[in-house]
Amino acid sequence: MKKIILASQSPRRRELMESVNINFTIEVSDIEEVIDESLPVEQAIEQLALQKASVIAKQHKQAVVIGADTVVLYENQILGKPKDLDDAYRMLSMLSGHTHKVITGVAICHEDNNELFHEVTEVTFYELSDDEINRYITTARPLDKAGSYGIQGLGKLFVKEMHGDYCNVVGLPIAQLNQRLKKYI
Ligand SMILES: Cc1cn([C@H]2C[C@H](O)[C@@H](COP(=O)(O)OP(=O)(O)OP(=O)(O)O)O2)c(=O)[nH]c1=O
Repeated sequence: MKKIILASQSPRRRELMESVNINFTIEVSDIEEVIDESLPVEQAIEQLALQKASVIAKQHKQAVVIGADTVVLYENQILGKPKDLDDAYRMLSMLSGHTHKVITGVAICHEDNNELFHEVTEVTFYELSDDEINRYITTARPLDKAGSYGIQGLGKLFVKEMHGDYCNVVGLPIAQLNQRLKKYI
């Protein structure tokens, strides 16, 4: 059985992996997350996931290393984590009453092979009032989340409809990842 390393500081990714009984350890790679805007968005996100995983993979040659990156895509605008609460307000106002995509790119690095993939989930928000948005950004924790909301917390109240994998919105498409991990174990 190969050693699996999750190259992530995200508590959500850790919880998702633990919840399906994958045995793994965590090593955080502190890369600067810069999206390559010359690439199609799915590919750019996969590349970020690869950067996160490959730093750790170089230090652990035998291990299977997983990196991931999640963004929200709304009308060709890529929304990562907000800079501050004003930015969070701006993002949530933009998403209010509309449908956006949540894309998670994942990289699996093993020996000299890199497997890259992504998953897309479509989320439609109810119309949100200014009050609702303000209450959310002051009581929930929007700053460490792509698009400024967490579907696993109070952000679930915004969701009118969702198509696709819920876990992907939380930060890791765990079912697809599990399928792909089978060949390494
Ligand atoms: C949309 C959405 C995102 N998120 C989170 C998942 C990710 O942790 C975060 C997006 O930031 P990422 O840059 O993908 O990940 P991270 O910085 O938290 O962790 P690392 O780079 O070390 O792996 O947003 C939620 O928790 N719930 C949601 O509903």
